[in-house]
Amino acid sequence: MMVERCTIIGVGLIGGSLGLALNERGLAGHICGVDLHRENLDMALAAGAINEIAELPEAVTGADLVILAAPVGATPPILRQIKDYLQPGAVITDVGSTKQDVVARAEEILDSNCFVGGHPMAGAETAGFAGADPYLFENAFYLLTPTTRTDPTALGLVRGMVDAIGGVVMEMTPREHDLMTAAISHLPHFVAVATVAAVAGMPVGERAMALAAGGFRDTTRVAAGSPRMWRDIFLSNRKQVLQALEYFQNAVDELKAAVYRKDEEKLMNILTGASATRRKLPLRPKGYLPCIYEIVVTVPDRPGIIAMLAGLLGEAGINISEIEILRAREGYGGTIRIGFATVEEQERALQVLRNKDIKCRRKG
Ligand SMILES: NC(=O)C1=CN([C@@H]2O[C@H](COP(=O)(O)OP(=O)(O)OC[C@H]3O[C@@H](n4cnc5c(N)ncnc54)[C@H](O)[C@@H]3O)[C@@H](O)[C@H]2O)C=CC1
Ligand SMILES: O=C(O)C(=O)Cc1ccc(O)cc1
Repeated sequence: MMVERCTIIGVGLIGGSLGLALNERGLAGHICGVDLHRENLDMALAAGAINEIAELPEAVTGADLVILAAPVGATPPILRQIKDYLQPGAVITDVGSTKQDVVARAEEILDSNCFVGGHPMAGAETAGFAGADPYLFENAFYLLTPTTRTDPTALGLVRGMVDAIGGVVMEMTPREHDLMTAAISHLPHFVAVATVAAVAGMPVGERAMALAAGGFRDTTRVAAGSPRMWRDIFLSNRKQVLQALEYFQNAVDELKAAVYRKDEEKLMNILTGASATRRKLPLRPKGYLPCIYEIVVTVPDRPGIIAMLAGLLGEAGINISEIEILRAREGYGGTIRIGFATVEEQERALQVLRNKDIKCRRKG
């Protein structure tokens, strides 16, 4: 057991998943859950993510570990509420998507070195406990943002927790964190929301969206996320988001000018550059897997093809880490990407499939 008593404040998607992950592995003796929504608490208790429903501030009394998993804007008021009820030595961590503002406010409010900023790079656009998953953090990066003030013992406890639930710890400063997440998470969310709003505002918007299959769906998936959570993220990381938008604006202007001027060469340059960069992204379905070795398999469109592939690899003792169907159109066959944890498995998979005359190649 890692801690005797743990309190999770906000048992939605992330808090609920952490509760499940900790309890399933017997890492906490007792988990208290706090939330504003009774429904989330009832579900979390029934699913075993928490052992008791409690209220602030008493819920943190006697806790060795307190996990803040409410939207980032709620974190400072919660910290003020619990501050005087924490036992000496208690470690406080959060899962918020922004870090500079959160960590600075936490250190100031708690006036101690027991706060460890955290951010699991895994999640979904489904809010609430209903989408909670004990395996959400497995193989996903889990960013920790200690400062010069952070107590090494507190950091060690949180690192241990991440490790135990299958996450991959990466440490960085709160500033680095916010610059990077502004680029790869907050800007894409902003663009997804703006794209949906723009299309919805077009005269043909509603009818066109009814047809949306590939592009619109892929580029706007995250826009379905929790409005409250994203409002808080944009405001908390406002400076970095605005800075990322400057870069975006420049990219839009350049692309727009090339279209306007019918500049074929410029268009090809921009599109080729983006295509190459995008194709270099490894397959990362739920979180951000640190390393994966992929192959791409082209198969005819027939029932049972995936079962057949899985069967061949399974019989050869090769473990599939990830699988993604890239294209599957009726009658045209499809392309499937399969990810493995090691180069050896990748190589053996290619051999096994080629022996059966299945078209496949190494990716990357
Ligand atoms: N959704 C995602 O994919 C990810 C979210 N995060 C961060 O994790 C945190 C939680 O997000 P989710 O679990 O996705 O949201 P969620 O909406 O599923 O859960 C948040 C929970 O906090 C509760 N809550 C709100 N204010 C509260 C308060 N004052 N006291 C107690 N409970 C309160 C809500 O009722 C809700 O159940 C956010 O800070 C978000 O930025 C981090 C990584 C991924
Ligand atoms: O839905 C997805 O693909 C996500 O990327 C979810 C997500 C949302 C917020 C975060 O801070 C981290 C991950």
